[in-house]
Amino acid sequence: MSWDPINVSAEHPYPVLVCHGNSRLLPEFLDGIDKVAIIYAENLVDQARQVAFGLSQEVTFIPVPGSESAKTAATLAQCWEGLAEAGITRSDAVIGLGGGSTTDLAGFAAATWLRGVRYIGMPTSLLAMVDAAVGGKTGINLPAGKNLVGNFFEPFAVLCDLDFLETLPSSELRGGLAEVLKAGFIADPRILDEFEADPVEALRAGSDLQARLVRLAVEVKARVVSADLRERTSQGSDIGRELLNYGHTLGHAIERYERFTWRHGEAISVGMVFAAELAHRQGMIDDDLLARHRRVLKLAGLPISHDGEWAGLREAMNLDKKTRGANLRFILLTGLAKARVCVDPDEQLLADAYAALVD
Ligand SMILES: NC(=O)c1ccc[n+]([C@@H]2O[C@H](COP(=O)([O-])OP(=O)(O)OC[C@H]3O[C@@H](n4cnc5c(N)ncnc54)[C@H](O)[C@@H]3O)[C@@H](O)[C@H]2O)c1
Ligand SMILES: O=C(O)C(=O)C[C@@H](O)[C@H](O)[C@H](O)COP(=O)(O)O
Ligand SMILES: [Zn+2]
Repeated sequence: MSWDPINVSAEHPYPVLVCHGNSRLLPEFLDGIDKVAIIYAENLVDQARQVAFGLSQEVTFIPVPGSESAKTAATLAQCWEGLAEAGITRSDAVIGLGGGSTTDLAGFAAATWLRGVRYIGMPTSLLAMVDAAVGGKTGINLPAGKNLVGNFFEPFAVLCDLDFLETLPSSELRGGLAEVLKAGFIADPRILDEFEADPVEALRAGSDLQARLVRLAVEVKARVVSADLRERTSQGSDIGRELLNYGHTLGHAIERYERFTWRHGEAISVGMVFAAELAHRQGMIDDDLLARHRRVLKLAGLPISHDGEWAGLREAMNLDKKTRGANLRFILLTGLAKARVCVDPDEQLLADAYAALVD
């Protein structure tokens, strides 16, 4: 296990620490800070107390619902009220402690409070460690769609304490694996090889293999966002941060279609199979890579099919953030760890690719 930080070198460079027990290092990132507000998932009260223990600063706890339902304007307003009551000023800090829903919300609260105060991400789910808490995308949902309101706001530091994963339910761990495996398909095939070699060990909390996969996935995310923090519009195979959106065009539409009752990772799993179908049908990837998507995601216990009303899903995709005007954009593979942007694919191709997902 390595204590070496993974550095994100975007506008304001910051370290991401990935190892067991690093939440104990929190005081090092609070030098010169007077007060701390911990916005935490309400089911993680023990973890919030543990994090606050030993801090020399005055601490205010702000509990929020511990799931996707927290990513609303109403909960964001409650966070602002909490920060006001605590008297958080520009010499203070906000900590986001929880899964990706909590870190997305807490990061946005920190970004908008006084136009931005120091923010430290303390992800507790696999998904938040490998993806949500790294890279500075923050935000909330609207009934109209996922993450429609938000901004890019870089944390001061991210502490991925692998000890937190010990209490994470296995269903949530599987959701996080979807983003880990995404990193394997788009950038680092070692992730897929090592996962396939021992999926049981990869799912076992505390295993060395799990720690290694987290590290490899964070390295992918850090590399991509360091090169393109603000998600420029990619062209062809010249791809920036949009690469990380692999599987998300349909994935986000499924989340909205299912009224946010599906885990993010589950929806992205289906979205990646859809993207692989789209690529395969255009001759961009071979049979093996298409089959590998289904095999690997199934091994992780993730869904690979969806049976919805196509017109509704198609409509939901229009509000994807990659859309430009009426042009839908998909990140598609042209091989393992090779991708390009596909703009406005044929409508029949889209419908056929979706039909291939129905069991
Ligand atoms: N900002 C980004 O770049 C980015 C990237 C990927 C995903 N996301 C967002 O992340 C969210 C999904 O995150 P998630 O999968 O972590 O779900 P989540 O935050 O909804 O958490 C799922 C459940 O696990 C619980 N939990 C978290 N850590 C735990 C622990 N250590 N022990 C016990 N329970 C724990 C949570 O309280 C919650 O009940 C989505 O909203 C997605 O859009 C954002
Ligand atoms: O960090 C990114 O960029 C990503 O696209 C990572 C995704 O896994 C993540 O779900 C992100 O929140 C999606 O961003 P959005 O801009 O499509 O809402
Ligand atoms: Zn995602």
